[in-house]
Amino acid sequence: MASRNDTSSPIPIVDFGKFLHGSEQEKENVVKEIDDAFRNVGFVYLKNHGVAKEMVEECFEWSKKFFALPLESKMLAPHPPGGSHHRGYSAPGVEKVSQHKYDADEISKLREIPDLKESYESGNPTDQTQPNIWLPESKLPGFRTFLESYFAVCAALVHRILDALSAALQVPEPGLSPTHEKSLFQLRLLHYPAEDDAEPLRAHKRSRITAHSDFGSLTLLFQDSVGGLEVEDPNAPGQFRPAPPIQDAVLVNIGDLMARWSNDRWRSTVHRVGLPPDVPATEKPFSGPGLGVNTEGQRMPKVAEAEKIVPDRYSIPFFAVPDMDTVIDALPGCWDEESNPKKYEPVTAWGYVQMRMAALYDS
Ligand SMILES: O=C(O)CCC(=O)C(=O)O
Ligand SMILES: [Fe+2]
Repeated sequence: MASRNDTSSPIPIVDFGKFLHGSEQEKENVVKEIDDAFRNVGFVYLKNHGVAKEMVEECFEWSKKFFALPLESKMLAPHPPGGSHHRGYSAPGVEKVSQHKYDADEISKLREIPDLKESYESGNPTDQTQPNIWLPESKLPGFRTFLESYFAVCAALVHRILDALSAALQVPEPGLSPTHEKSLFQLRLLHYPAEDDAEPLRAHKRSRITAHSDFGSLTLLFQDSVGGLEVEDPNAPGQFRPAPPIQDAVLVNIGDLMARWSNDRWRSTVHRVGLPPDVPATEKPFSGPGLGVNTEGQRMPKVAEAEKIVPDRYSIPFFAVPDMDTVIDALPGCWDEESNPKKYEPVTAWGYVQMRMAALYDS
Protein backbone atom coordinates (compact mmCIF):
# COMPACT_ATOMS: atom_id res chain seq x y z
CA MET A 1 0.00 0.00 0.00
CA ALA A 2 1.43 3.37 -0.99
CA SER A 3 2.03 6.11 1.54
CA ARG A 4 2.02 9.89 0.93
CA ASN A 5 5.78 9.74 0.57
CA ASP A 6 5.73 7.00 -2.02
CA THR A 7 7.19 8.65 -5.10
CA SER A 8 7.35 5.57 -7.32
CA SER A 9 5.05 5.37 -10.30
CA PRO A 10 2.60 2.46 -10.47
CA ILE A 11 2.40 2.70 -14.26
CA PRO A 12 4.08 -0.10 -16.24
CA ILE A 13 6.27 0.50 -19.31
CA VAL A 14 5.49 -1.74 -22.29
CA ASP A 15 7.43 -2.20 -25.53
CA PHE A 16 4.68 -1.63 -28.12
CA GLY A 17 7.16 -2.32 -30.93
CA LYS A 18 6.73 -5.99 -30.07
CA PHE A 19 3.03 -5.70 -30.81
CA LEU A 20 3.59 -3.78 -34.04
CA HIS A 21 6.43 -5.91 -35.42
CA GLY A 22 6.92 -8.94 -33.15
CA SER A 23 6.15 -12.64 -33.31
CA GLU A 24 2.70 -13.99 -32.45
CA GLN A 25 3.99 -14.84 -28.97
CA GLU A 26 5.42 -11.35 -28.45
CA LYS A 27 2.16 -9.77 -29.59
CA GLU A 28 0.23 -11.91 -27.15
CA ASN A 29 2.55 -10.89 -24.30
CA VAL A 30 2.14 -7.18 -25.07
CA VAL A 31 -1.65 -7.54 -25.25
CA LYS A 32 -1.62 -9.15 -21.81
CA GLU A 33 0.65 -6.43 -20.37
CA ILE A 34 -1.57 -3.62 -21.69
CA ASP A 35 -4.74 -5.38 -20.52
CA ASP A 36 -3.23 -5.80 -17.02
CA ALA A 37 -2.08 -2.17 -16.91
CA PHE A 38 -5.54 -0.90 -17.86
CA ARG A 39 -7.20 -3.22 -15.33
CA ASN A 40 -4.86 -2.20 -12.53
CA VAL A 41 -4.05 1.50 -13.04
CA GLY A 42 -5.81 2.58 -16.25
CA PHE A 43 -2.50 3.97 -17.56
CA VAL A 44 0.44 2.49 -19.47
CA TYR A 45 3.65 3.90 -20.96
CA LEU A 46 4.30 2.63 -24.49
CA LYS A 47 7.79 2.65 -25.95
CA ASN A 48 8.53 2.09 -29.65
CA HIS A 49 5.03 3.32 -30.46
CA GLY A 50 5.87 4.35 -34.00
CA VAL A 51 5.41 8.14 -33.69
CA ALA A 52 8.80 9.54 -34.73
CA LYS A 53 10.66 11.31 -31.94
CA GLU A 54 11.43 14.20 -34.32
CA MET A 55 7.72 14.71 -34.95
CA VAL A 56 6.92 14.84 -31.25
CA GLU A 57 9.74 17.33 -30.72
CA GLU A 58 8.53 19.41 -33.63
CA CYS A 59 5.02 19.46 -32.19
CA PHE A 60 6.38 20.87 -28.92
CA GLU A 61 8.25 23.52 -30.93
CA TRP A 62 5.04 24.58 -32.70
CA SER A 63 3.19 24.62 -29.42
CA LYS A 64 5.79 26.95 -27.89
CA LYS A 65 5.65 29.22 -30.93
CA PHE A 66 1.86 29.32 -30.82
CA PHE A 67 1.57 30.17 -27.12
CA ALA A 68 4.37 32.76 -27.40
CA LEU A 69 2.20 34.81 -29.79
CA PRO A 70 0.54 37.92 -28.37
CA LEU A 71 -2.88 37.26 -26.87
CA GLU A 72 -4.60 39.29 -29.60
CA SER A 73 -3.08 36.99 -32.25
CA LYS A 74 -4.13 33.82 -30.41
CA MET A 75 -7.60 35.32 -30.08
CA LEU A 76 -7.85 35.28 -33.88
CA ALA A 77 -8.61 31.55 -33.45
CA PRO A 78 -10.95 31.73 -30.44
CA HIS A 79 -12.66 28.71 -28.89
CA PRO A 80 -16.40 29.37 -29.40
CA PRO A 81 -18.45 29.85 -26.23
CA GLY A 82 -20.11 26.68 -24.92
CA GLY A 83 -18.85 23.14 -25.08
CA SER A 84 -20.28 21.78 -28.32
CA HIS A 85 -17.62 23.10 -30.71
CA HIS A 86 -14.38 22.15 -28.98
CA ARG A 87 -11.79 23.80 -31.22
CA GLY A 88 -9.50 26.81 -31.12
CA TYR A 89 -7.74 28.79 -28.42
CA SER A 90 -8.83 29.07 -24.78
CA ALA A 91 -7.04 31.70 -22.68
CA PRO A 92 -6.01 30.91 -19.08
CA GLY A 93 -9.00 30.39 -16.80
CA VAL A 94 -11.58 29.74 -19.54
CA GLU A 95 -11.89 25.98 -19.38
CA LYS A 96 -13.00 24.49 -16.09
CA VAL A 97 -12.31 20.83 -15.67
CA SER A 98 -15.18 19.00 -14.10
CA GLN A 99 -14.98 15.70 -12.32
CA HIS A 100 -17.40 13.06 -13.55
CA LYS A 101 -20.32 14.58 -11.69
CA TYR A 102 -23.29 16.24 -13.34
CA ASP A 103 -24.57 17.86 -10.21
CA ALA A 104 -24.88 21.65 -10.77
CA ASP A 105 -23.59 22.53 -7.28
CA GLU A 106 -20.54 20.34 -7.65
CA ILE A 107 -19.74 21.82 -11.03
CA SER A 108 -20.08 25.40 -9.81
CA LYS A 109 -17.79 24.64 -6.84
CA LEU A 110 -15.16 23.31 -9.21
CA ARG A 111 -15.49 26.47 -11.27
CA GLU A 112 -14.44 28.67 -8.39
CA ILE A 113 -10.75 27.89 -8.85
CA PRO A 114 -9.83 28.13 -12.53
CA ASP A 115 -6.82 26.24 -13.83
CA LEU A 116 -4.07 28.60 -14.95
CA LYS A 117 -3.53 26.99 -18.31
CA GLU A 118 -4.11 27.91 -21.93
CA SER A 119 -4.95 25.46 -24.67
CA TYR A 120 -5.42 25.10 -28.39
CA GLU A 121 -7.68 22.34 -29.69
CA SER A 122 -7.77 20.93 -33.19
CA GLY A 123 -9.45 17.92 -34.70
CA ASN A 124 -9.62 15.80 -37.81
CA PRO A 125 -9.43 18.07 -40.89
CA THR A 126 -12.30 16.02 -42.39
CA ASP A 127 -14.63 16.54 -39.44
CA GLN A 128 -17.60 18.64 -40.62
CA THR A 129 -19.36 18.67 -37.25
CA GLN A 130 -16.59 20.53 -35.42
CA PRO A 131 -14.50 22.33 -38.05
CA ASN A 132 -11.02 23.38 -37.01
CA ILE A 133 -10.42 27.00 -36.10
CA TRP A 134 -7.05 28.11 -37.48
CA LEU A 135 -5.08 31.30 -37.15
CA PRO A 136 -4.66 33.30 -40.36
CA GLU A 137 -1.74 31.45 -42.02
CA SER A 138 0.46 34.59 -41.95
CA LYS A 139 0.41 34.65 -38.12
CA LEU A 140 2.21 31.30 -37.85
CA PRO A 141 3.07 29.91 -41.28
CA GLY A 142 3.31 26.11 -41.32
CA PHE A 143 1.45 25.57 -38.03
CA ARG A 144 -1.69 24.23 -39.64
CA THR A 145 0.13 21.92 -42.07
CA PHE A 146 2.19 20.42 -39.28
CA LEU A 147 -0.73 19.87 -36.90
CA GLU A 148 -2.76 18.20 -39.66
CA SER A 149 0.08 15.75 -40.33
CA TYR A 150 0.67 15.15 -36.63
CA PHE A 151 -3.04 14.43 -36.17
CA ALA A 152 -2.88 11.63 -38.74
CA VAL A 153 0.11 10.01 -37.07
CA CYS A 154 -1.50 10.05 -33.61
CA ALA A 155 -4.78 8.75 -35.05
CA ALA A 156 -2.91 5.82 -36.59
CA LEU A 157 -1.41 4.98 -33.19
CA VAL A 158 -4.87 5.05 -31.56
CA HIS A 159 -6.06 2.50 -34.13
CA ARG A 160 -3.11 0.18 -33.39
CA ILE A 161 -3.82 0.39 -29.65
CA LEU A 162 -7.47 -0.44 -30.39
CA ASP A 163 -6.18 -3.54 -32.24
CA ALA A 164 -4.30 -4.58 -29.09
CA LEU A 165 -7.41 -4.02 -26.95
CA SER A 166 -9.52 -6.00 -29.41
CA ALA A 167 -7.06 -8.87 -29.08
CA ALA A 168 -7.28 -8.65 -25.27
CA LEU A 169 -11.07 -9.06 -25.40
CA GLN A 170 -11.04 -11.39 -28.41
CA VAL A 171 -13.40 -9.07 -30.27
CA PRO A 172 -13.92 -10.79 -33.64
CA GLU A 173 -12.02 -9.28 -36.60
CA PRO A 174 -11.90 -6.42 -37.58
CA GLY A 175 -12.13 -5.55 -33.88
CA LEU A 176 -12.71 -2.11 -32.39
CA SER A 177 -10.84 -0.03 -34.93
CA PRO A 178 -13.91 0.41 -37.22
CA THR A 179 -15.86 1.91 -34.28
CA HIS A 180 -13.37 4.81 -34.48
CA GLU A 181 -13.34 4.86 -38.29
CA LYS A 182 -14.07 8.59 -38.64
CA SER A 183 -11.24 9.39 -36.18
CA LEU A 184 -13.20 12.22 -34.58
CA PHE A 185 -10.32 12.81 -32.23
CA GLN A 186 -8.99 15.91 -30.57
CA LEU A 187 -5.41 17.10 -30.56
CA ARG A 188 -4.78 19.52 -27.74
CA LEU A 189 -1.79 21.76 -27.16
CA LEU A 190 -1.51 22.71 -23.51
CA HIS A 191 0.62 25.37 -21.87
CA TYR A 192 0.87 25.87 -18.13
CA PRO A 193 2.50 29.31 -17.76
CA ALA A 194 5.40 29.79 -15.33
CA GLU A 195 4.43 30.99 -11.87
CA ASP A 196 6.41 33.00 -9.36
CA ASP A 197 4.96 31.39 -6.24
CA ALA A 198 5.16 27.63 -5.77
CA GLU A 199 3.30 27.57 -2.47
CA PRO A 200 -0.35 27.34 -3.65
CA LEU A 201 0.62 24.29 -5.73
CA ARG A 202 2.75 22.82 -2.96
CA ALA A 203 -0.10 23.23 -0.46
CA HIS A 204 -2.57 21.75 -2.99
CA LYS A 205 -4.67 24.91 -2.80
CA ARG A 206 -4.64 24.87 -6.57
CA SER A 207 -3.60 22.51 -9.34
CA ARG A 208 -2.24 23.27 -12.76
CA ILE A 209 -5.07 21.04 -13.97
CA THR A 210 -7.67 19.94 -11.44
CA ALA A 211 -8.11 16.24 -10.66
CA HIS A 212 -10.31 14.73 -13.36
CA SER A 213 -10.77 11.68 -15.51
CA ASP A 214 -10.83 11.86 -19.30
CA PHE A 215 -14.20 11.19 -20.84
CA GLY A 216 -13.47 9.48 -24.16
CA SER A 217 -12.13 6.07 -25.05
CA LEU A 218 -8.35 6.48 -25.00
CA THR A 219 -5.95 9.38 -24.42
CA LEU A 220 -2.37 9.60 -25.67
CA LEU A 221 -0.16 12.04 -23.79
CA PHE A 222 3.24 13.46 -24.61
CA GLN A 223 4.68 15.70 -21.91
CA ASP A 224 7.83 17.81 -21.76
CA SER A 225 10.57 17.13 -19.20
CA VAL A 226 9.10 19.34 -16.42
CA GLY A 227 6.83 16.80 -14.73
CA GLY A 228 4.04 17.28 -12.21
CA LEU A 229 1.44 14.88 -13.65
CA GLU A 230 0.06 12.58 -10.95
CA VAL A 231 -2.42 9.70 -11.05
CA GLU A 232 -4.63 8.54 -8.24
CA ASP A 233 -3.34 5.42 -6.55
CA PRO A 234 -5.82 2.67 -7.48
CA ASN A 235 -5.28 1.07 -4.07
CA ALA A 236 -5.46 4.27 -2.05
CA PRO A 237 -8.22 6.64 -3.23
CA GLY A 238 -7.35 10.30 -2.67
CA GLN A 239 -3.60 9.65 -2.82
CA PHE A 240 -1.71 10.60 -5.93
CA ARG A 241 1.49 9.17 -7.36
CA PRO A 242 3.74 10.61 -10.05
CA ALA A 243 3.40 9.85 -13.75
CA PRO A 244 6.75 11.36 -14.77
CA PRO A 245 7.81 11.97 -18.36
CA ILE A 246 9.68 8.94 -19.69
CA GLN A 247 12.06 9.46 -22.58
CA ASP A 248 10.52 8.45 -25.93
CA ALA A 249 7.45 6.90 -24.32
CA VAL A 250 3.84 7.93 -24.82
CA LEU A 251 1.53 7.70 -21.83
CA VAL A 252 -1.81 6.10 -22.71
CA ASN A 253 -4.88 6.05 -20.50
CA ILE A 254 -8.44 4.79 -20.49
CA GLY A 255 -11.27 7.35 -20.49
CA ASP A 256 -14.68 7.11 -18.82
CA LEU A 257 -16.45 6.02 -21.98
CA MET A 258 -14.08 3.07 -22.43
CA ALA A 259 -14.37 2.13 -18.75
CA ARG A 260 -18.13 2.00 -19.20
CA TRP A 261 -17.86 0.12 -22.51
CA SER A 262 -15.61 -2.47 -20.85
CA ASN A 263 -18.11 -2.87 -17.99
CA ASP A 264 -15.36 -1.48 -15.71
CA ARG A 265 -12.81 -4.12 -16.68
CA TRP A 266 -10.53 -1.16 -17.50
CA ARG A 267 -10.20 1.81 -15.17
CA SER A 268 -10.55 5.47 -16.02
CA THR A 269 -8.19 6.85 -13.41
CA VAL A 270 -8.34 10.35 -11.95
CA HIS A 271 -5.24 12.43 -12.63
CA ARG A 272 -4.08 16.01 -12.10
CA VAL A 273 -1.08 18.24 -12.71
CA GLY A 274 0.55 19.85 -9.70
CA LEU A 275 3.92 21.17 -8.61
CA PRO A 276 6.80 19.73 -10.62
CA PRO A 277 9.30 17.75 -8.53
CA ASP A 278 12.36 19.57 -7.17
CA VAL A 279 10.91 23.08 -7.19
CA PRO A 280 12.59 24.98 -4.33
CA ALA A 281 10.63 26.95 -1.74
CA THR A 282 9.70 30.39 -3.06
CA GLU A 283 12.18 33.23 -2.43
CA LYS A 284 10.20 36.43 -2.53
CA PRO A 285 11.94 39.02 -4.71
CA PHE A 286 13.70 41.76 -2.68
CA SER A 287 12.72 45.31 -3.36
CA GLY A 288 15.27 48.08 -3.79
CA PRO A 289 18.63 48.00 -5.50
CA GLY A 290 21.72 45.89 -4.71
CA LEU A 291 21.70 43.18 -2.05
CA GLY A 292 18.59 42.23 -0.11
CA VAL A 293 18.17 40.59 3.27
CA ASN A 294 16.30 37.32 3.50
CA THR A 295 14.06 36.17 6.34
CA GLU A 296 17.05 34.77 8.27
CA GLY A 297 18.82 38.10 8.12
CA GLN A 298 21.37 36.98 5.50
CA ARG A 299 22.39 39.35 2.77
CA MET A 300 21.57 37.86 -0.59
CA PRO A 301 21.69 38.95 -4.22
CA LYS A 302 18.42 40.41 -5.41
CA VAL A 303 16.22 37.92 -7.23
CA ALA A 304 15.19 39.33 -10.57
CA GLU A 305 11.53 40.25 -10.58
CA ALA A 306 11.09 38.26 -13.76
CA GLU A 307 12.49 35.02 -12.33
CA LYS A 308 9.82 32.35 -12.15
CA ILE A 309 9.91 29.61 -9.56
CA VAL A 310 7.50 27.15 -11.19
CA PRO A 311 8.68 26.61 -14.78
CA ASP A 312 6.43 26.67 -17.84
CA ARG A 313 5.10 23.24 -18.74
CA TYR A 314 3.88 22.02 -22.12
CA SER A 315 1.95 18.83 -22.81
CA ILE A 316 0.16 17.39 -25.83
CA PRO A 317 -2.81 15.13 -25.15
CA PHE A 318 -4.67 13.41 -27.99
CA PHE A 319 -8.19 12.32 -27.07
CA ALA A 320 -9.97 9.51 -28.90
CA VAL A 321 -13.71 8.91 -28.98
CA PRO A 322 -15.69 6.36 -31.01
CA ASP A 323 -17.79 7.46 -33.97
CA MET A 324 -20.83 9.26 -32.61
CA ASP A 325 -23.40 6.64 -33.66
CA THR A 326 -21.52 3.82 -31.89
CA VAL A 327 -23.65 2.18 -29.22
CA ILE A 328 -21.66 1.86 -26.03
CA ASP A 329 -22.88 -1.42 -24.60
CA ALA A 330 -20.67 -3.87 -22.65
CA LEU A 331 -18.01 -5.34 -24.96
CA PRO A 332 -17.56 -9.06 -25.49
CA GLY A 333 -15.35 -10.62 -22.84
CA CYS A 334 -16.38 -7.98 -20.29
CA TRP A 335 -19.61 -9.48 -18.99
CA ASP A 336 -21.64 -12.65 -18.54
CA GLU A 337 -25.19 -13.22 -17.30
CA GLU A 338 -24.21 -15.10 -14.19
CA SER A 339 -21.13 -13.74 -12.49
CA ASN A 340 -20.53 -10.39 -14.20
CA PRO A 341 -23.75 -8.79 -15.51
CA LYS A 342 -23.82 -5.56 -17.52
CA LYS A 343 -23.64 -2.55 -15.19
CA TYR A 344 -24.70 0.21 -17.57
CA GLU A 345 -27.51 1.02 -19.95
CA PRO A 346 -26.46 1.33 -23.58
CA VAL A 347 -25.77 4.90 -24.69
CA THR A 348 -24.56 6.32 -27.99
CA ALA A 349 -21.12 7.91 -27.99
CA TRP A 350 -22.80 11.15 -29.10
CA GLY A 351 -25.16 11.27 -26.13
CA TYR A 352 -22.32 10.56 -23.77
CA VAL A 353 -19.93 13.19 -25.13
CA GLN A 354 -22.59 15.94 -25.15
CA MET A 355 -23.29 15.35 -21.50
CA ARG A 356 -19.60 15.62 -20.62
CA MET A 357 -18.83 18.64 -22.77
CA ALA A 358 -21.73 20.67 -21.40
CA ALA A 359 -20.14 20.49 -17.95
CA LEU A 360 -16.81 21.86 -19.16
CA TYR A 361 -17.76 25.34 -20.29
CA ASP A 362 -20.09 28.03 -19.10
CA SER A 363 -22.79 28.24 -21.70
O1 LIG B 1 -0.91 18.12 -18.99
C1 LIG B 1 -0.98 16.94 -18.67
O2 LIG B 1 0.01 16.26 -18.44
C2 LIG B 1 -2.32 16.27 -18.51
C3 LIG B 1 -3.42 16.93 -19.28
C4 LIG B 1 -4.73 16.26 -19.05
O3 LIG B 1 -4.89 15.42 -18.20
C5 LIG B 1 -5.88 16.61 -19.91
O4 LIG B 1 -5.79 17.57 -20.70
O5 LIG B 1 -6.92 15.91 -19.82
FE1 LIG C 1 -6.69 14.30 -18.54
